[in-house]
Amino acid sequence: MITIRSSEDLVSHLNTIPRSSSIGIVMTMGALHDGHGALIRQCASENDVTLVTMFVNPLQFAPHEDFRSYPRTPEVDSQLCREWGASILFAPEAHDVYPSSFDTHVICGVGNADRNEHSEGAYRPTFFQGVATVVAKTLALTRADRCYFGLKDAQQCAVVKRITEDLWLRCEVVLVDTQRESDGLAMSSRNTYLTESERSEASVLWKALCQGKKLWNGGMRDVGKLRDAVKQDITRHETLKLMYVSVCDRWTMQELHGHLPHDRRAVVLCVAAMLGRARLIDNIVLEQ
Ligand SMILES: Nc1ncnc2c1ncn2[C@@H]1O[C@H](COP(=O)(O)OP(=O)(O)OP(=O)(O)O)[C@@H](O)[C@H]1O
Ligand SMILES: CC(C)(CO)[C@@H](O)C(=O)[O-]
Ligand code: BAL
Repeated sequence: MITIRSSEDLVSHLNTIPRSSSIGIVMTMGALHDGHGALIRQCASENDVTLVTMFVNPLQFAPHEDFRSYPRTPEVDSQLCREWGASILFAPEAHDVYPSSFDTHVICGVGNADRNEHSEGAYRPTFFQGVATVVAKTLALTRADRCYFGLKDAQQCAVVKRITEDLWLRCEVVLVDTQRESDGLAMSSRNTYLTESERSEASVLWKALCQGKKLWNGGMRDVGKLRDAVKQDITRHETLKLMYVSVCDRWTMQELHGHLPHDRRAVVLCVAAMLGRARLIDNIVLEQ
């Protein structure tokens, strides 16, 4: 595995790779865990070259968020990337990604808070714009054939799929199942913020989502009732501060209302809550 720290060096290196080789990319913010491992391993098994990026993207953090304290473990990450089969680790500096002349932002309607008040966009005002911008410019630079994203960030997946199509980025988006701890908690770099007692409560979100799916499978199509049932399961636990429960279209992120027809497809149930210092998100697909 080669580690590259500048966009210029990355382009020079990519130019040495034969055109017939397929390039897969996994974008991360570092502090790697087995969730990232699943993406990198799958990428390595499906492509000739596996490029992992590691960059805590300032553009997607609002001023009140945890950009400064976000966990950074570069040495361990580098070792893990090697073990999981990465060929290139690209860890650029912020001034390379966003030089002082930088003046272009990608705004995707899917992530628009007006479309869904129960979404990441509504709670994290700069999040989707920051993600869309860094993903678009990274795909433009690397010209990867496939990019791998985790379904834990379901709304991010919807935005990435939309921008790759709309901007003709010519990259296949591969979505990978959420990797979980044994009690169901979705793996996340921010789980390291949890204290021991918070950690023992953290699987409540996944349990509430499973309960929601059970109701859906049992025929419940009244979205208001479904949302309320999931809300109740979470708010019974006082340590969890619920931010939203959303039942929305998987790909447009439009919030759904009323009574859904039984043949309604592409429905996802998403939740977000604070637990101590950690902002946890999770989701379950109700209908593919
Ligand atoms: N548990 C998981 N299972 C599968 N993919 C995951 C998981 N956690 C993160 N990913 C994916 O890894 C990629 C990089 O995510 P990122 O570096 O933000 O990690 P993270 O654990 O989601 O961090 P955090 O949630 O604390 O921001 C994204 O595509 C994300 O969806
Ligand atoms: C896709 C991403 C690497 C963009 O900064 C980030 O949002 C993440 O880690 O999911
Ligand atoms: N996992 C998505 C990146 C973020 O929370 O900023």
